Amino acid sequence: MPDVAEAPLLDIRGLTKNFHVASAKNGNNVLCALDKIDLHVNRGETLGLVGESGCGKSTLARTLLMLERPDEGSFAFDGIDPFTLKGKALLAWRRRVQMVFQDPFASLNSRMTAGEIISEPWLTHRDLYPTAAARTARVRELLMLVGLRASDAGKSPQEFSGGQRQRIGIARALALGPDIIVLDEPVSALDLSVQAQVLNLLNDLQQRLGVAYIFISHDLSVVRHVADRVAVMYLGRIIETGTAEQVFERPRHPYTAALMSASPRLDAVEGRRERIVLRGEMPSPLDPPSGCRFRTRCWKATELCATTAPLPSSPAGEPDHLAECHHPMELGEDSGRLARAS
Ligand SMILES: Nc1ncnc2c1ncn2[C@@H]1O[C@H](COP(=O)(O)OP(=O)(O)OP(=O)(O)O)[C@@H](O)[C@H]1O
Repeated sequence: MPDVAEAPLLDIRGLTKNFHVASAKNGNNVLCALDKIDLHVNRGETLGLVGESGCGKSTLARTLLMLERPDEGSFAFDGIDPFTLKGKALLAWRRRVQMVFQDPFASLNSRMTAGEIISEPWLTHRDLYPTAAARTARVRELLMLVGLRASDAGKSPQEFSGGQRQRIGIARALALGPDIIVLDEPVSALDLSVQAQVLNLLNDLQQRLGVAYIFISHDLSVVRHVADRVAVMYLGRIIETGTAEQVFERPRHPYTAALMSASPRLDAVEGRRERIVLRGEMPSPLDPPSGCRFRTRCWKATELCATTAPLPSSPAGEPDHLAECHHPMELGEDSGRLARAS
């Protein structure tokens, strides 16, 4: 387990990303995809990032990879804001953050061999493995590290199964020796049995290499299996964070409680959570509700929730278990005793 006393590897402060869109809602054409996000990732840990489609998970990932420029706020990686870097320092920084995409069929170039795919990042970072012999040797090592054969280097992606392709994607992400990998739904395109193998591989690589992961997934049972800490996102905001145990066992935000209750595999294990059915869809980020963003779907909402945005707060004894809610779930509070939201 990482030493939580040391400074975080990634420290996100007030990160905001707006998109200007053609279609206006209520006269507004500024879509706030990330709204003052505060979040951190420790060295060597897995942060699970969960939330409904459209809540801003991919925008956060893209911003961390510097594919989007934030409008406000910043993030520091080992104390350095990468947007202040230029030239060689920026190139060196780019090695440290890598990404694995959801679809191993679409994300690998079918005209390249596995070896070419894995070694492609070295075309930009030439100093890492300057000779052809060094590159060939490292490709073979990386293939074996992800559980493939060294001789697979000459094969094209079509010759591999989905799980094997995702292993190639992981090897490519490891090629530059990153400190953190953003995994965007890395197993959701795979069969269940293959999912388990890839998750075990990721876990094994983390133990061996000390790499941190941001693991984006809508599948809570998968997140529970892999995450040390969890961040729950709703309409551009992180509404709850804590250790996986805190967030899964003692969710404080009603939205988190609803998400957890809707996870059938968790219900099967625990056999007691009543499903909370949320009313309606997530509102448009072009026209977010006043006050608490979740209030239009929340069965606990009061007038206060409509007028005042809640600040993060934590329960006694759990200072790092933060939730933005005026009326957080109490310990032992059971959705069965609550007014149903549907
Ligand atoms: N380039 C863009 N231009 C305009 N709007 C965008 C752009 N990218 C994302 N959005 C909007 O920002 C919001 C957040 O999108 P994002 O893709 O980050 O969500 P997500 O949680 O990753 O969803 P999914 O799980 O479906 O990928 C959505 O309302 C989306 O329509």
